[in-house]
Amino acid sequence: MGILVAIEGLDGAGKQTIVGRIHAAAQERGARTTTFTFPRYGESITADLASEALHGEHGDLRNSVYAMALLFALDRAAAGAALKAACRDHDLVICDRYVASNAAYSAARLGEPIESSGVVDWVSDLEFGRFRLPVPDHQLLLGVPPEVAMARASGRAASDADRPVDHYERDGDLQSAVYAAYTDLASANWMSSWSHAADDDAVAAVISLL
Ligand SMILES: Nc1ncnc2c1ncn2[C@@H]1O[C@H](COP(=O)(O)OP(=O)(O)OP(=O)(O)O)[C@@H](O)[C@H]1O
Ligand SMILES: Cc1cn([C@H]2C[C@H](O)[C@@H](COP(=O)(O)O)O2)c(=O)[nH]c1=O
Repeated sequence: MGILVAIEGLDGAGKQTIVGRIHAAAQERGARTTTFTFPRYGESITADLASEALHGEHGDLRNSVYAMALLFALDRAAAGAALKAACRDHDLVICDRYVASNAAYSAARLGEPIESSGVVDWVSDLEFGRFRLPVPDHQLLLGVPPEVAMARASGRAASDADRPVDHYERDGDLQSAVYAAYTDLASANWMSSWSHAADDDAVAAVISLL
């Protein structure tokens, strides 16, 4: 059974970039490695609905923290069998966002402290309990603060017309609250062990698990 690692962090932090580097470094060491990216845009109707809501469609859907979290959770639930099969067939499975994204963004949106958050418990009961998604062996918080991540997201939007900033990405207060929520999840080693690192240290932290 391979190791399941979730890479977490803010919008624009560089998760996709670091996942690519970890994937390449693991393959270089001969590890059978694969990646999943959540939300699964273009593959999952619930993921697409969530994205459309974050870009202004579907009325007041995005105002509901629980409705948005449910869409993201249903997307992951539909990928559960593939995820479990990937863990059986590989040494390392890397997820670009996973269940902790739902915990961090939902708690931040509701202003709930992580240690007493009802929505964080609801997310873990729903996704790990009811949907039986595998608990990651390790979770990495990409240590890129809100002002840097927001600048990267804006830069990407300026150069890529297909990636305009969404409702969450343009909200600086939300990004700060999400980063604080992630930091608390990592400090508490929520659901499994966490590391909090950036750049080469983030790559090394995951590769050291092999
Ligand atoms: N270490 C870095 N230094 C500077 N720019 C970076 C770095 N890593 C990524 N970027 C740039 O920042 C932007 C966002 O990176 P990336 O798409 O990897 O982030 P992400 O966390 O996956 O974003 P999202 O969650 O919004 O999909 C891209 O334009 C990317 O080229
Ligand atoms: C998977 C997932 C995502 N979110 C949030 C995080 C982002 O702001 C948006 C879209 O994700 P992307 O990586 O920028 O494409 O949705 C969330 O709240 N819960 C989740 O499970």
